[in-house]
Amino acid sequence: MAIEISGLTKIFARVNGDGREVFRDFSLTLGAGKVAALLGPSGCGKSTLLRLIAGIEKLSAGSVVVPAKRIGMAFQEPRLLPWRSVADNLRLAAPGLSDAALDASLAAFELDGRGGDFPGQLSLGLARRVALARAFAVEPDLLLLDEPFASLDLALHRRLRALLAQRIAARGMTVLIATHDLDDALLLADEVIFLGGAPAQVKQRLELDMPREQRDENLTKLRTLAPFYPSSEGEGGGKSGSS
Ligand SMILES: Nc1ncnc2c1ncn2[C@@H]1O[C@H](COP(=O)(O)OP(=O)(O)OP(=O)(O)O)[C@@H](O)[C@H]1O
Repeated sequence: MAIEISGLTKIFARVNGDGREVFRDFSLTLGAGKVAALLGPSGCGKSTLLRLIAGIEKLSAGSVVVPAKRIGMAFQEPRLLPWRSVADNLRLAAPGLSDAALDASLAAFELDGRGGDFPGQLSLGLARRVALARAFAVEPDLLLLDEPFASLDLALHRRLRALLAQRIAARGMTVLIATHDLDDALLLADEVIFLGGAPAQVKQRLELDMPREQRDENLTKLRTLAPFYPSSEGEGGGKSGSS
């Protein structure tokens, strides 16, 4: 198993003394080498779950077992160090990176020639690509992506999603992507995990066995597998739920 969560409880303390219980006795396992998408309404706990798996958020109770030696993570905001160049942002995450590997990491996300730029000089789309290149540069066994395409225009969203699909296919690793976007999940994942409720629970797990390269042309059909979850590009569009 790449991720084994059992009996997880997570409570955020509030100033007025009571707590926000995001997870209660929550369990989930994910097999090694799988690409899973975590889908659910805003505020249901997707980012919190990724942070708990990455070990940057403390559990209130239960256990999260992650055998991965190297974890790559891209946050909702690109979170680059503003006073470091693009190349140095990658080198800080992956200190052993050779110049050739650095160039290849940048090229994989169409960032050729951008190594000397500083984050302040980048558009959001470029900054997201750098954050993704950085997450891949560590050669992770486990890649955690939190809304990797949030706030991008549709054309860029699609291009970046296609780039990500290529990179995932090129490297065998376990990937967990948190998203609100059904199409991202249907195009990228081997399995879609629908979360909902408060505290959050797994509402449904949907296995996708269609080869990834055939999914674009079959997207309308794939959307029918999750009729209860509106697609952002299909009819009924937009995010579901609220926080
Ligand atoms: N550091 C924190 N302190 C207090 N409450 C928090 C903290 N982080 C998250 N929460 C709360 O936990 C709940 C889950 O938040 P989380 O960001 O995990 O949801 P999400 O599903 O990722 O939402 P979105 O899709 O909007 O990013 C929300 O009610 C949020 O307000």
